[in-house]
Amino acid sequence: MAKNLEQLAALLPDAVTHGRLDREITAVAHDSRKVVPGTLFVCLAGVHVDGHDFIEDAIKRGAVAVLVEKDVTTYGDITIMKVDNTRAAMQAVVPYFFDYPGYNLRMIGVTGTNGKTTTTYLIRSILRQAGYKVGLIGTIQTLIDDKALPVKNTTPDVIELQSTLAEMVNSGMEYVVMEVSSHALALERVAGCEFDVGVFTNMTQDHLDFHQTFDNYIDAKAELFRRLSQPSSRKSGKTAVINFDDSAGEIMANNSACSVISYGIKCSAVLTADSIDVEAAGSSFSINGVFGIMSLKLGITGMFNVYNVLAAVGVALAEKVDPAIIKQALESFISVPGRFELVHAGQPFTVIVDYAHTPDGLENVLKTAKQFAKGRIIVVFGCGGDRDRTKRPIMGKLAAQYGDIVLATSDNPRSEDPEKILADIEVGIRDGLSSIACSDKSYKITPDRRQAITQALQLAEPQDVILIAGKGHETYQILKDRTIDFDDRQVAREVIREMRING
Ligand SMILES: CC(=O)N[C@H]1[C@@H](OP(=O)(O)OP(=O)(O)OC[C@H]2O[C@@H](n3ccc(=O)[nH]c3=O)[C@H](O)[C@@H]2O)O[C@H](CO)[C@@H](O)[C@@H]1O[C@H](C)C(=O)N[C@@H](C)C(=O)N[C@H](CCC(=O)O)C(=O)O
Ligand SMILES: Nc1ncnc2c1ncn2[C@@H]1O[C@H](COP(=O)(O)OP(=O)(O)OP(=O)(O)O)[C@@H](O)[C@H]1O
Ligand SMILES: N[C@H](CCC[C@H](N)C(=O)O)C(=O)O
Ligand SMILES: [Mg+2]
Repeated sequence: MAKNLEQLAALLPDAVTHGRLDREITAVAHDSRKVVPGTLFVCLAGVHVDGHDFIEDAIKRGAVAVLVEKDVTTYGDITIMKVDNTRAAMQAVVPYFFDYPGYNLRMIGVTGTNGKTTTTYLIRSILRQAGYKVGLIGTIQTLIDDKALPVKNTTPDVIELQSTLAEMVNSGMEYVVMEVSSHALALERVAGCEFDVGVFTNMTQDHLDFHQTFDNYIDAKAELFRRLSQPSSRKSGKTAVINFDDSAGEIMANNSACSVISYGIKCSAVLTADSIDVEAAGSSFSINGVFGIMSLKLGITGMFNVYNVLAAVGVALAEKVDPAIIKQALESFISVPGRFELVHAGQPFTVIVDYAHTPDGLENVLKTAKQFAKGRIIVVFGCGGDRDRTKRPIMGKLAAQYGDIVLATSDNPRSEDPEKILADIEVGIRDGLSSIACSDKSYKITPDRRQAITQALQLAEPQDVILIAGKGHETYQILKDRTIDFDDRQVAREVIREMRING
């Protein structure tokens, strides 16, 4: 991949250039640590540091041109291009640099507070069953066919996203199914992408630290549907697949100037589900649609997964996949790592590891556990540091309302003091307990997550259900000064094993 700097400059009419434009650019980077010889280095003013402070570092590593929005000194032969807004400039330049790979793929974008990862995995499995070559981008990993690549964000920044899409095109992918986070929409990480299908799962509280208000958060998600309707569209046949049981569904539909496939359980919609039976190890239900009735017996469970399946079926119908293939794919779908994942280590009680890290996610998963639990519910959970603080007491209250024993612990405290996060959660737990008369429920605050999981396992009796929520597939714990290995599933297995050895 290479472009002449002159070609890139032509995309930036406001650029004031100092130095040569007749030079070859072989890479674009906004992180000096990723600069290789021939790079155009883009300086972004970040939340923590300012990219303009890394120009020398970038030049040492081989940058030949620098895009800035502040006045900087000159550096020998290096070309300096000054624009009003480097982030906007990067969004114009990068998709062009990679030859707009999104135009050569069918792009499915999934947005919503919860269910994005699960829904993308379901869609991927249906499209693969239909014989397509499919890439996936999201919270857990990037997949190019079966090749897995690590990720930092749910939706990568514009450089990583465009280069990944280019790799997908080069590897023969026909589809990309990707999670589109509200951060990505607000920060334009998806610049240069043209989605064929947009999916809205749901809208509940999260990320208020970033968006400030719920209305801003809704509006960020609505951007995916506005993008589907852009007049400059190079693709045709766009579809919005929208959960109409969610009150924000209407807003998404109003922003979609394309065909809409609605879905829901309570509302009247194009796709609905009934005869729902939810068990620990799976679920069964029927979907009603233009094809008639599709009866399903699935290995995934919970009412929330009925919604995720409806969303995936909506996408498959938009993409004209045969209903028989949809059914086959769904019935052979095993699970998504860390989503309602059962830990089997020979114990006489149920252990579930789940990624619920929002009030709605936690409530849904607790409701599901309660639906089939024959014993008590023991819930181990925490809330992330440097994230929406207002969700902490709400999650504490929900844990106390649905759980019999609540063990509050740490979940990626990041730069925050774990005890302070737990104090915010405890306010909600107390509130929840005081609203229940004659409660024999109890709670404990244990900052060390391994210790909290151990306590839960030691307290468990046959028939109880332990829910370890918040980290799901994560294999680490982010502390103030370091990141340590930590996997809820592995810790639970290890502790159960130790308990059996020690009698
Ligand atoms: C708030 C936010 O989105 N922050 C993103 C932002 O970081 P930042 O503004 O803090 O960047 P910074 O560290 O201050 O650095 C500023 C600039 O200096 C550069 N730099 C920095 C150091 C250096 O040595 N050299 C150098 O050039 C950086 O590359 C950057 O260009 O730019 C980074 C690079 O693109 C992102 O990785 C980072 O996401 C962080 C990791 C993050 O946690 N984001 C979360 C909140 C997020 O985006 N979450 C969503 C939603 C999750 C979900 O609900 O599913 C997601 O899509 O992941
Ligand atoms: N449709 C849904 N509605 C509500 N809760 C859900 C739904 N699907 C999954 N959940 C719950 O939310 C958790 C996260 O699910 P998933 O990873 O699919 O969501 P996500 O939107 O990708 O999350 P993230 O924003 O962190 O990427 C699950 O572990 C489950 O507890
Ligand atoms: N995508 C979410 C994931 C949260 C997962 C939880 N384990 C945490 O660290 O808060 C976020 O970055 O807010
Ligand atoms: Mg996700």
